[in-house]
Amino acid sequence: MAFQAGETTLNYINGEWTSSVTGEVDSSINPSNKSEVVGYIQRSSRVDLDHAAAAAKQASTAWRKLSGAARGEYLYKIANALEKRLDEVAETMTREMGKTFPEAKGETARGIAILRYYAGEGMRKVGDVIPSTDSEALMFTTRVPLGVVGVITPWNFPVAIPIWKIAPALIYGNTVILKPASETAVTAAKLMECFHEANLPAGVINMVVGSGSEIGQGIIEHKSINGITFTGSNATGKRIAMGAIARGAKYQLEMGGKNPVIVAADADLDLAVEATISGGLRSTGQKCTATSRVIVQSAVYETFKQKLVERVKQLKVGDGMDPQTWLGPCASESQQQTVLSYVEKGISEGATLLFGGKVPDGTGEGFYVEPAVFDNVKPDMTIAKEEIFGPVLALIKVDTFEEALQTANDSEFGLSASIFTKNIGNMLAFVNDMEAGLVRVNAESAGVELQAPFGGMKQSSSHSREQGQAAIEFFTSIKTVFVKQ
Ligand SMILES: NC(=O)C1=CN([C@@H]2O[C@H](COP(=O)(O)OP(=O)(O)OC[C@H]3O[C@@H](n4cnc5c(N)ncnc54)[C@H](OP(=O)(O)O)[C@@H]3O)[C@@H](O)[C@H]2O)C=CC1
Ligand SMILES: O=C(O)CCC(=O)C(=O)O
Repeated sequence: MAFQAGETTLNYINGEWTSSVTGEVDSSINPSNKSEVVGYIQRSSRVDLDHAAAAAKQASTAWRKLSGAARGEYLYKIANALEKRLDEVAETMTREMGKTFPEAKGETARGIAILRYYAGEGMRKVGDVIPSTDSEALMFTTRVPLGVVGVITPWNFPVAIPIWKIAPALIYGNTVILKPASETAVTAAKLMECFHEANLPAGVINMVVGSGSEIGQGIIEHKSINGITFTGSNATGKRIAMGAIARGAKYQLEMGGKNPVIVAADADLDLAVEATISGGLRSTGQKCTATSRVIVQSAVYETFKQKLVERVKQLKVGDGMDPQTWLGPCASESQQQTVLSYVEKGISEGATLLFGGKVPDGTGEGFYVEPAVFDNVKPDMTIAKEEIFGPVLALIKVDTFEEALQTANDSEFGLSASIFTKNIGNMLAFVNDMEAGLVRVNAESAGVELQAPFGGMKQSSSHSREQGQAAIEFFTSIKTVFVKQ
């Protein structure tokens, strides 16, 4: 089926496509061309959420009693359904949030791989036998699902992030209510169609579309929802943590980053330039793992800077569906305005704008910003401290490797970090001392592998990890069993 502009998408509750009880819809627009309505989305209320929560709770008993292998079979079916619709889902994503079509296809393929990975997880061990001090007893651990899990997701990875939360939630026996970002709710509906095609038992997966303050907040407060997993801003993450603690629900948060790349004096500069561009500017810088602080040793600073700016000047900004485009628009007008205001702030605090940072000429209908490179950035400037979530690179000059590492760690965030060096001592010091959940040597800061744990230190996460086998820690509770005849 091809992408169709302007269709109305519905909630998915108890195995059925359902209009909100409010009877109201919002439009979701194309950030490359704001006059194109990608689709109409439900403006749901707490009553819709109550229906979804009741369905998820009702479905939970039978779902948890299925074998892991049987639950895995459903995940394989969802993966196959998504594979059949890969182009349609990816095109919807590009039109709805702006990332280029090849990136959207890559993300959708990643979603399929995640589903298949977790399908296999249904056959793997969930516990350990632990020797009891009583020689006649058997003591072991097993794991039980949380029950109903609320999944609150952002717009920057509208397929991969919902899947990397929903797939482990389901395989470990939970039922799910997804509240997707409003910005990308049409793409989420396309994803839900694949779940529907896989014929999951009614109520196992539900989607309620609506605002963060109504449906998101409703999930935080809902007594039937036992766990909440979230990716998004720090402000919303903290609100979720406080709400969940208040009613004893389990929560998991993946939030912002201010990710550094260190370019050491002995780095392969061409490699470092390409990785800085890819890590910092792909998806228009809208990744929590995006490179935003570029910390360069003075010995190679001028050469690196020149090479970087030359390459950034070549990047073509445009509609993500145009094969010539390297960099799509910001996902929304408010993201575009945020990026422009950070550029202004950088200039007013004394950094030098070497290139970009403006709305390109002739792009009035889209939320475009030229990729920006700042020189003379000091670590205490706002553009070196706050997450911008846009195509802005801040160059910071340091003399020594030790100063580079200290500067890299001078952040309230600690999600990902990368280094370019050939010196094994520098590599090991970086691996040991860098305060980040993901450290990458001679590779860009973005690019998470689905089979490995992912999460941040400091204010970047709730100190938990998602993806890979680490996901079991959030989506289950350990039960210690002692058996004696
Ligand atoms: N770590 C990451 O990957 C991401 C980080 N961000 C950061 O956050 C900034 C702002 O982006 P924004 O989209 O506003 O991020 P939000 O944190 O507001 O949105 C993320 C999700 O939370 C929902 N939400 C919003 N308010 C509440 C609430 N009160 N209770 C529960 N859920 C809520 C949103 O719903 P709705 O869409 O309906 O508002 C969305 O589904 C970005 O500029 C970026 O810095 C943003 C996205 C991803
Ligand atoms: O770098 C990646 O692949 C993942 C990024 C991510 O998790 C995010 O932006 O939310």
